[in-house]
Amino acid sequence: MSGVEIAIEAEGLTKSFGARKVVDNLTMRVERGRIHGFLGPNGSGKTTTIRMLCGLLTPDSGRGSCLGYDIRTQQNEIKRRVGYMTQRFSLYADLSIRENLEFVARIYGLARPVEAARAALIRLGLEKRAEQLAGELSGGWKQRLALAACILPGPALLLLDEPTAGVDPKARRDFWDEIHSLAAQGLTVLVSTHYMDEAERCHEIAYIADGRLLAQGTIAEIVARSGLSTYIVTGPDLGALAARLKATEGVDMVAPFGMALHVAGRDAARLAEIVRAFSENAPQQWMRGEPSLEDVFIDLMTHREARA
Ligand SMILES: Nc1ncnc2c1ncn2[C@@H]1O[C@H](COP(=O)(O)OP(=O)(O)OP(=O)(O)O)[C@@H](O)[C@H]1O
Repeated sequence: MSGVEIAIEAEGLTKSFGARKVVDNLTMRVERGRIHGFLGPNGSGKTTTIRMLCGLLTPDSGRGSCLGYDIRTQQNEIKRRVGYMTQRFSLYADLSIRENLEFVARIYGLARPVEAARAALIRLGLEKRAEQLAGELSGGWKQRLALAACILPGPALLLLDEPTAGVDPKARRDFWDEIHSLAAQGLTVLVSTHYMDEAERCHEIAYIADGRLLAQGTIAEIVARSGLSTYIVTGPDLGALAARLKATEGVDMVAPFGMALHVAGRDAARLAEIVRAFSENAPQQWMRGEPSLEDVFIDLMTHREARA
């Protein structure tokens, strides 16, 4: 035994809808007990990939296994062991939290639905609100209830599709604490998100655009592999400076971050020359910096658009 258990392994997954290739030759691997983030622009194929991995959609080509089962031929085995939280809240607004969970437990055919619902209530800190109607909950509590429903049948893998979209920062943080505690108990989590702070909470991430995998690994690996040399500029007139920098060959990314501007390029020597020229007799201060994950994604996106 190598000690590493693989929860998801997929190779060359491809899926088209009509003439449009939505997932293109995607290869990925997720270890058990890991939180794997899925990032990419809207419509890049994240949901479609998640659906193929959990047996809801059959790929046109490629192969893969999820929890040791073949994603093409053993879809029922996979569905039984996966909790899938979709983008839409799909519980009953006019049932209480407790009633919703008991109902879900019965749908799954659990032997002791009332006890199972109570255990899920406790596990996600919902006991005090048990009798509250689901429709009256705030976004954060709704998501927590949806997560409780997902873990009710004891899945080995959670697929969470933008679980915190539109949820306030405190509730998002609490939700992520729950995800980490579930992962610590051995659950594998595949989660799609548009939030950079959430990406940074994942053990590994995959970035996809136009159905293609553009980057995969830990944050440190992705940042290191980007090969971006980065500077942080502060001072006056950053808007005008940004416009000039964007028009300069050798500058691959310019993005404002609060009161500063992040400027990055792949050719470190060329960028250093540009920085020298721009900083001479200029009112702004230039400092070497580390690229952030967002810098890397903005750069990946910009170059994807340039290639398209
Ligand atoms: N069943 C379907 N039939 C036709 N087109 C589809 C179907 N499902 C998804 N698509 C299209 O495939 C593309 C990828 O969609 P997908 O939902 O996988 O992207 P996504 O990365 O999850 O996007 P988002 O971040 O907006 O949720 C989109 O253009 C979408 O309109």
